[in-house]
Amino acid sequence: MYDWLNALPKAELHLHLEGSLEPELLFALAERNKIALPWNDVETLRKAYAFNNLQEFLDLYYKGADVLRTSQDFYDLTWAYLLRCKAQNVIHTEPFFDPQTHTDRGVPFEVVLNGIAAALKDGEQQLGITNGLILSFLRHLSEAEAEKTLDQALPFRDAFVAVGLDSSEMGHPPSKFQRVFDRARHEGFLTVAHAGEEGPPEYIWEAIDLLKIQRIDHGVRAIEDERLMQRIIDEQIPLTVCPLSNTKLCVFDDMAQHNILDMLERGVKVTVNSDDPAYFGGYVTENFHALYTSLGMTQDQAKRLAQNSLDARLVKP
Ligand SMILES: Nc1ncnc2[nH]cnc12
Ligand SMILES: [Zn+2]
Repeated sequence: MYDWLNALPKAELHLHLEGSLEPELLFALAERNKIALPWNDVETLRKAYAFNNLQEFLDLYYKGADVLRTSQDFYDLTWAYLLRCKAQNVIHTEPFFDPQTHTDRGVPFEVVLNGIAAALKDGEQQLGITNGLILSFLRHLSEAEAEKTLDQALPFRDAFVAVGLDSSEMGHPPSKFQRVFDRARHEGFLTVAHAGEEGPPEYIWEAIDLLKIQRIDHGVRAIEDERLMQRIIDEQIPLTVCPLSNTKLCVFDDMAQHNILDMLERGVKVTVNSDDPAYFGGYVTENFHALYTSLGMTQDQAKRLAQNSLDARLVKP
């Protein structure tokens, strides 16, 4: 089944480039940039990848991102991810990057963007993988800081298709970012937002009604609110679900409890994605495969999930 799932043509719509930083590359970049790491070796670092919640993961994720300093580093990170896409027949990807994770430690916006954009262009030309880059605001920071990030992005507007919202969800509702999302839309960007990963269904309502999103990232807690379920089914609002992430971050205790196939059968436009594959134990195919081994996903269901990912692209072919 693994090989069959791997061969299925699919799109990845929820992937943080910083979360695709494998420990081996992290150590190589630390050496290249002469950065001392708090872990002795790759194995020790990998052992630290045990999380009780989103915040514990984010604390390590931001630490890991500190080895990314030059455009070449961002190129290498993005290229390594695109090679994984090629190996798993991901024919289109819409990755996130978090500019504030880098600008706040002194790496200029254009250094980050130039490396990522160059790799995405090579990925399209050399690997045939199409893409749409999403600039994500960190929601634990202020809206004023997100406004500043949007200002930095405007001179490079052609490099992005959308803005997004990620990082610590609880206590940072979408409504906190209504004005900056309004401005981003007026500037011609589409919008997406993480909502209902750890946060309540109310945050999903806000993402839809206030941020006017095209897709919900995660959204698994929608199932707690029947009226919300009807809305996302009626309007076919896609959810970019990340099964391995959800179990690693204890959103579900066990993959056998995951609700993605229940949502699929109720008519929700759910898709399968890897979120932060270097930290959560696998790329897209591993996520599909986990649904097969733990939930008994059929080939027909896998085909519908893959088709949903192609249908839910922001960048149409
Ligand atoms: N799963 C996730 N949720 C929120 N912010 C993130 N940043 C990287 N991965 C994330
Ligand atoms: Zn995410």
